[in-house]
Amino acid sequence: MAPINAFEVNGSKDFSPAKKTLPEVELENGNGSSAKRQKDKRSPGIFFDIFIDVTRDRQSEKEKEIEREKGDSLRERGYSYETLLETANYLLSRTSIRPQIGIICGSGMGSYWKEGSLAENIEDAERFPYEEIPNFPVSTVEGHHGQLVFGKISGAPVVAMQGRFHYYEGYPLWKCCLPVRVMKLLGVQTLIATNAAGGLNPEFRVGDLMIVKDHINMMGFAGNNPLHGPNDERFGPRFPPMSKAYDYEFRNIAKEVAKELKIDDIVREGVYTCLGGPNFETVAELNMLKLVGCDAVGMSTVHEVITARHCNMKVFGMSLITNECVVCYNSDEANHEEVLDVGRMRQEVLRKYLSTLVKRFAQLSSAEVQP
Ligand SMILES: O=P(O)(O)O[C@H]1O[C@H](CO)[C@@H](O)[C@H]1O
Ligand SMILES: Nc1nc2[nH]cnc2c(=O)[nH]1
Repeated sequence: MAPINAFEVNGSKDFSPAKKTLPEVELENGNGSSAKRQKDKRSPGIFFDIFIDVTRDRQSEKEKEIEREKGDSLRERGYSYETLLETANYLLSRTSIRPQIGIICGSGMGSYWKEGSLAENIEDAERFPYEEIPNFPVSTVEGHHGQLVFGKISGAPVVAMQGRFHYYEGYPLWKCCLPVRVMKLLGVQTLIATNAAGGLNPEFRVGDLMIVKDHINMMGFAGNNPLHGPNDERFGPRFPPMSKAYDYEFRNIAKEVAKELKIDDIVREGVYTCLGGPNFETVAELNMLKLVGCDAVGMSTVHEVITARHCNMKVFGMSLITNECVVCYNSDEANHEEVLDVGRMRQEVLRKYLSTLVKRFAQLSSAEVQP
């Protein structure tokens, strides 16, 4: 019996492997159109063609992947300088105010309560709801107004955020801080970031005001940082220092003004920390925060301050202690209503205090630019 040749098919010898009839297959070509090919064509280049088609398929998959990654990176890493410039120019073309100081109104400091709050007492106010501002996120926390207010406080041109963005709302940190970069592009040199916070320091009482001396970036320990991702030098350096985050001179002025207004018995100074929220802390967590040196805990501010310092803004931070973080299991639980109530009760004091601070900070800045 003759030896069977490796290429013998159906009894006939043929050294062309293309002899065997294969079922029709449909291939996507590089442009996405469909091309039917018969595999029994005797073209010696058929495998090469298939190879080219498969390579093209892979290339187009790769291109799609690159496009997808570009989209993801925009979502994850933030808007470009040019995009935020567009937002700033939109606002500048609709208001004649050129703000020098930016204010973020924390819970109970203009975010929730209409009459009497700082943001509701801005002179010559021009209001821009977040929904109308290009590229701006929208406030989702119940009670937040969600608008930018341009105007004057004690004669100084300001822009105030009446409602901020929190990580627990589902926004990445860079998006929570997007308004800070927009403020910078509007010409703002000083940021006043206020918040409602739970008091960890046993000497603090509900209703006290805490000048923020420093912060502990708890979320940053896990790598979550508003500056994560590619760095645009037009905003600031890749590795910004944070050891002088809260301006020393501003803090001293705040202590002086507290004395002048005779509220120094309720004005404290301390270290703030931000957790992701939205739940309030467990007793064990609060004990740990106390142990590492935190005086007050909230769910905001830290990432805003990091963003502001990155683009060389001077920062003043203020916490309203809205609840006592009692570190035992049989005490009352923290709740948002209590936070709002204390904000409402303190709004008059806050308005007076912050208005005076705006005036003094603005005077200091003008003195600094004098030759
Ligand atoms: O930090 P602000 O926005 O002032 O508010 C604080 O109070 C709310 C909880 O009651 C949280 O949003 C927390 O961050
Ligand atoms: N995380 C946190 N945020 C707050 N905001 C107001 N009070 C508190 C608090 O006790 N904990």
